[in-house]
Amino acid sequence: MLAGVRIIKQLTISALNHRFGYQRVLEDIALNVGEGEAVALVGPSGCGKTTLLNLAAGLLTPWEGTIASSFARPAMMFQQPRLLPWKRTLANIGLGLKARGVGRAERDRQAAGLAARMGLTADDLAKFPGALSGGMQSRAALARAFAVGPDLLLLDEAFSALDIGLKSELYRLLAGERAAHGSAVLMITHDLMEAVRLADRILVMSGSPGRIVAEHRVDTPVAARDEAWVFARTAEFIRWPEIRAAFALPPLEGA
Ligand SMILES: Nc1ncnc2c1ncn2[C@@H]1O[C@H](COP(=O)(O)OP(=O)(O)OP(=O)(O)O)[C@@H](O)[C@H]1O
Repeated sequence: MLAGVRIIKQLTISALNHRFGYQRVLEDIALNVGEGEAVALVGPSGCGKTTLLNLAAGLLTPWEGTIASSFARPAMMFQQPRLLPWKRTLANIGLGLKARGVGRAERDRQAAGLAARMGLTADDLAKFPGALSGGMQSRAALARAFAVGPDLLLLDEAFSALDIGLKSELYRLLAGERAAHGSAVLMITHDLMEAVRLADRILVMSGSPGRIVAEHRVDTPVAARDEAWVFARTAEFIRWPEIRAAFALPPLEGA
């Protein structure tokens, strides 16, 4: 790199088409996620959200089109915590650090510090995942994702299965860690309210094949989005014709 020149990180997907066999799953997808930005992809079940996220993560190879990323430390979080059952919670949280060659003592120290911020006790860290509640497992999964100091976090319906109290707690933890690391987020969700709460930009997908049909920028800072604001904006959003069509909702009278 030239002295004084800083590369702006971004993920850019262009002219992307994807198929499974003869099934066209994604068509003409173009999207961009900039440094520190949170982008949500919302769309109905089966429209290709997970496929698109897996392509962005490099877990699948696109049939056509390009995916370019200059993010150096991506991390992914799924709907299921996916902790390794044979490793204690502390070791699970430190997995990404281990993969990056961080020694045992240092990764245990970092993992324990992060776990404490996530509300996990020393007792929890000594347990195998199977002995933790689902909520604790989700906290551990979030800690594992943040342990590597990700510059891009890919969230695959990461909060969908959680109760509203735990969701709101994890949203708070996510916001705190994002602020600390400046992490960008690409998240997929079918929960409009979650997208309105967390994202700077919301991309609406419709299915068969999956396409991006609308984009909505949310300018209010995340910290200023209280419950009333989120409810009101989601209610507004749900009146959009593109949203109604994507989720097969009947058109509004007079619209
Ligand atoms: N590995 C695969 N092989 C064949 N078809 C697949 C594969 N993965 C996904 N599909 C198909 O691709 C389409 C899109 O699936 P995908 O899981 O990406 O949608 P989604 O929007 O994430 O759905 P949901 O919200 O229900 O998780 C579906 O018709 C699905 O059956």
